[in-house]
This record gives sequence, C-alpha cells and structure tokens, in this order.
Amino acid sequence: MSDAFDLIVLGGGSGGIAGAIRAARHGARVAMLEPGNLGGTCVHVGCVPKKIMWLAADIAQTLAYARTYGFAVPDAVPLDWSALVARRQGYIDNARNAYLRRCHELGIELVPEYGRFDGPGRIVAGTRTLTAPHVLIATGGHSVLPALPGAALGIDSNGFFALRAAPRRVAIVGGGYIGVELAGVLRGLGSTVDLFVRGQRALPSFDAELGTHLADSMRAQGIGLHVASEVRAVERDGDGVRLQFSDDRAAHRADVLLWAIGRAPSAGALGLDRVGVRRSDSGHIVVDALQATNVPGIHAVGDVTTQPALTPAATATARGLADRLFGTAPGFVLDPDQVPTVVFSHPPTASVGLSEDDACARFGRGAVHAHRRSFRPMRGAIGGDEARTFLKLVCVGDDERVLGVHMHGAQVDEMLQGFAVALRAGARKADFDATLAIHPTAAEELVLMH
Ligand SMILES: Cc1cc2nc3c(=O)[nH]c(=O)nc-3n(C[C@H](O)[C@H](O)[C@H](O)COP(=O)(O)OP(=O)(O)OC[C@H]3O[C@@H](n4cnc5c(N)ncnc54)[C@H](O)[C@@H]3O)c2cc1C
Ligand SMILES: NC(=O)c1ccc[n+]([C@@H]2O[C@H](COP(=O)([O-])OP(=O)(O)OC[C@H]3O[C@@H](n4cnc5c(N)ncnc54)[C@H](O)[C@@H]3O)[C@@H](O)[C@H]2O)c1
Repeated sequence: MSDAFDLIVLGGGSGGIAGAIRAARHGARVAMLEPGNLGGTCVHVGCVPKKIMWLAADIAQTLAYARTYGFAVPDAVPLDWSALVARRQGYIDNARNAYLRRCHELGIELVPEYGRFDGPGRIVAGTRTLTAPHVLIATGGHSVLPALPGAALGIDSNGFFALRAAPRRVAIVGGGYIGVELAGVLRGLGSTVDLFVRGQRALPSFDAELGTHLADSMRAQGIGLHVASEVRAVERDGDGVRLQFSDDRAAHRADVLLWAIGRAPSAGALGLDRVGVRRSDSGHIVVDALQATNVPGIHAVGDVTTQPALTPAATATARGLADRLFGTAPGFVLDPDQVPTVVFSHPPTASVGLSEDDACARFGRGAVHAHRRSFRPMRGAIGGDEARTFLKLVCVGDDERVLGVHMHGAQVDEMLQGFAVALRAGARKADFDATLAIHPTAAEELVLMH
C-alpha cells in the first residue's frame, strides 16, 4: 500500500468528510484519518442527536396543544427515554454507514488513527508516515470545563447524550447555543431546569432583542433563567451537586449539572509548532478566506479554525477548497456577514446577517432602520397560549438594503433559509414589501412590514 497521496485529511467529521469526498470526486487520491467515529461531532454528539431530542420535546408540546384543540390526550404521556435513545442511535448508525459506503466507493483510504505533523506534507499515523502536497486539518473541537473546584462533577453535551433516563433537576451553566438548546429540550421532556448565564441575557452574540424574547419564552416554558450568575465551586450533595456562586446568593442544588460554556479547538496535539502553522490566542488555526494557513500546502476548515462553528460552514468551505485544489471552479468562499443560523430553543431562534447593534457600529446609527413585528401565532393562540413570535429586519441606507433578519418563534427555523437567499441576492426592503404574502402564515409578516 502506497503512503503517497494528493490530499491527507485530518479528521472525519463534517468538514473532513465533505472535503475528502469532493477531492476524490475530482480524481484526487485521498487519505482520511479518523481515530473515532466517522461523522464527527455533528453526527454523533451534535446536530443530529440534538435535533432528534429537540423534535421529541416539540412533539411533547404538540401533545399539549392537541388537548386545547379538543383531542382527548391524557395529562401524562410518559416518554420511554431509552427507546428514544435507541431509535436515535439507529438513525446515527445509518448516517455513519452511508459515509463509510461513500468513502469506499470513491476509493478514499480511511485510516483509524490520530494524525500529527512530522513536517510539511508528512503525517505520522500510528506506524505509518503518509505524504501529500496538501493536508486539510479538520479536527474540530471539544467542550471546555471551567477551572474551579468540583467542575468535574458536571457533564458536558457528550454527557447529555449519554443519559439513559430523564434527570429530575438539572442546572445548566452557559447561555450560548448548547446551554439554551439543552435547557429547552430537557424542560420540554419533563425535567426541572435552571439556566445560569454570566451576562444579562442568553445568546449574547445575537441581536439583543432576540435575547429579550427568548427570555420570555424560557420563563413561559418554566425554565429558571438566572442572569449575572458566576459559579464559584461545585460540591457533591448526596446523589446530586450543589453550586456555589461568587455573590452571596444561596447555593443551588441539582441532580445533574451540565456545563455549556463553550468549546475549544482540537489542535494541541497536531505538531503544528513543528511546521509553523499560526494559531490565534484561543488556539484556533488562523486561515484566510480561501482556507489557507500561513504554511503553503496546509489548509484548515471547521471548528478548529476561527470561522463560525457550524456544520454547513465546515462542509461548504471544505468543498470550496477541494474545488480550488483539484477542480476548476473558484469554489465556495465564506462571507461572515451571510451566515444563517438557528438555535433550537423552544420556540426556535433564527438569524442571518448583522444585528442592529453591529449594523449601527459599522454604518452609523442614522443609516440603520429596524422594522419589527410581534404577534401570537395561530397554532397556540386558539388555545389561549400567550407565546409570541418576534420578527425583525435590519436595513441600511436610503434604499434600505436588508442586512439582517432575526426571528424568534414557532417554525422560524424553517423560515430562515429562503430569507438568507434574499439577503445574499442583495434584497431591499422594497423587494420584501413588493412580494405577495402567503396567508395565513407567520412568514407573511416579514413581507407585510409596510
Ligand atoms: C451539542 C452540539 C450541537 C450542535 N448542533 C449544531 C447544529 O444544530 N447545527 C450546526 O450547524 N452545528 C451544530 N453544532 C456544531 C457542529 O457539530 C460543528 O460545527 C461541526 O461538527 C464541525 O465540524 P468539523 O469537521 O470542524 O469537526 P468535527 O465534526 O468535530 O470532526 C472532527 C473530527 O476530527 C477527529 N480528530 C481530532 N483530532 C484528530 C487528529 N489528530 N487526527 C485525525 N482526526 C482527528 C475527531 O475524532 C473528530 O471526529 C453542534 C455542536 C454540538 C457540540
Ligand atoms: N444550532 C446550532 O447551530 C448549534 C448548536 C450547538 C452548538 N453549536 C456551535 O457550537 C459552538 C459551541 O457551543 P457552546 O454553547 O458550547 O458555546 P457558545 O460559545 O455558543 O456559548 C458559550 C457561552 O458560555 C459563556 N461562558 C463562557 N465561560 C463561562 C463561564 N465560566 N461561566 C458561565 N458562562 C460562561 C459564554 O459567554 C457563552 O455565552 C457554538 O458557538 C456554535 O457555533 C451550534
């Protein structure tokens, strides 16, 4: 077996697989190193199992709505959590097997080893040394735990997916994507949930008004949202834990503590110093818009870089890179101002483009016009549910180019993609206004903000 390739890919997650497959389709000889499960974070402990759990929580809410429509749904509809987990695993196994088949068909050599650089274009993989003119680093990231006493008593998102029964009382620390999503899922599936965030709101990197509306939804869902909360220490308390805080508030007891305070790049053991690849202060690999590092022939995509830690960002940039290296197309280039993203809260939160504050900082407050709508969506309203949907357009300039769409409410997760196309096409507010509405929907409100 030859150890010389056109491309060596480190990591068989979202970015690695996408890059390897596209390169092989262009005729490149590809080796992909993956010591763990082919599919990486998204398939095994990220987007896929998370969305299945979110859907389960959504179904629980639909059952509650069904009662208000007159269906004789009993008050308690028990969930067989372990049966759900078994189904979830079956779905994941299918996805992994499909990737395995695809790699096999395309002749991609799968090497079940950690890789590290021995020199530019030289990768040590177990007992082998592989060589290639191009190396793609797609080694992703891992969750971080805080450096405080008792931190190891908590679990992270991997630990959440390992749960085999619903925990009774859960404390979640961290108000980013994972904290918000798992708070909603656990509450939706019956746990008592308290979410502790450091600042004044959850999702601090999103448009500020989304944070306000999300807080209302969380409280309506029965989640205890505690702002300005800094955990100082964690102690064991019987079968559970007790959280101590930096201020003088009372300790908080929970059966399960879940840390969701961010993820760090998995780049430490790659031997990058040996080849001189530049990293940011946070340890992420620094790449340019074309995914090149500062070392010729070494490229990087996905969570190991400073780019948005989202699966579509990893896959699209990896395919774009493979198109440039082995094909003839210019290939996809990520525009940081055009990243659509959904936080699977209950209801979901969806966003593309600039927040109002970011638009003001960039163009000046006088140039920015925000348009908003808030209403009670029909599905819940007929049963007396007070939940609201919030929609916001951020527009800039005299011609009101739409630079941001921000939404929180039922079904906005499925509404965003088409509006992301509109933003990319350079739509003006006048284009929204001139588009015929679809009635009765929630989405129509975005074209009715006259
Ligand atoms: C709980 C959770 C939920 C998420 N939900 C979403 C979502 O809904 N939507 C979304 O877009 N994104 C979501 N994400 C983010 C998404 O999972 C990541 O952005 C995506 O997986 C990044 O892909 P990647 O290829 O960079 O890394 P990964 O998918 O993490 O793959 C990296 C792979 O590299 C391997 N590896 C590590 N070191 C080496 C080495 N030295 N040699 C060889 N292989 C190595 C690892 O084993 C791993 O399999 C979620 C993440 C989490 C944690
Ligand atoms: N739906 C999705 O697309 C999705 C879902 C999950 C994760 N992801 C991706 O994975 C990344 C990682 O998710 P995450 O939620 O772990 O990180 P995150 O960066 O989204 O959120 C972490 C939060 O924890 C806070 N924090 C940091 N240190 C803290 C501390 N000591 N105490 C309390 N709070 C602290 C941060 O201020 C931040 O708000 C996300 O940024 C996102 O890119 C995406």
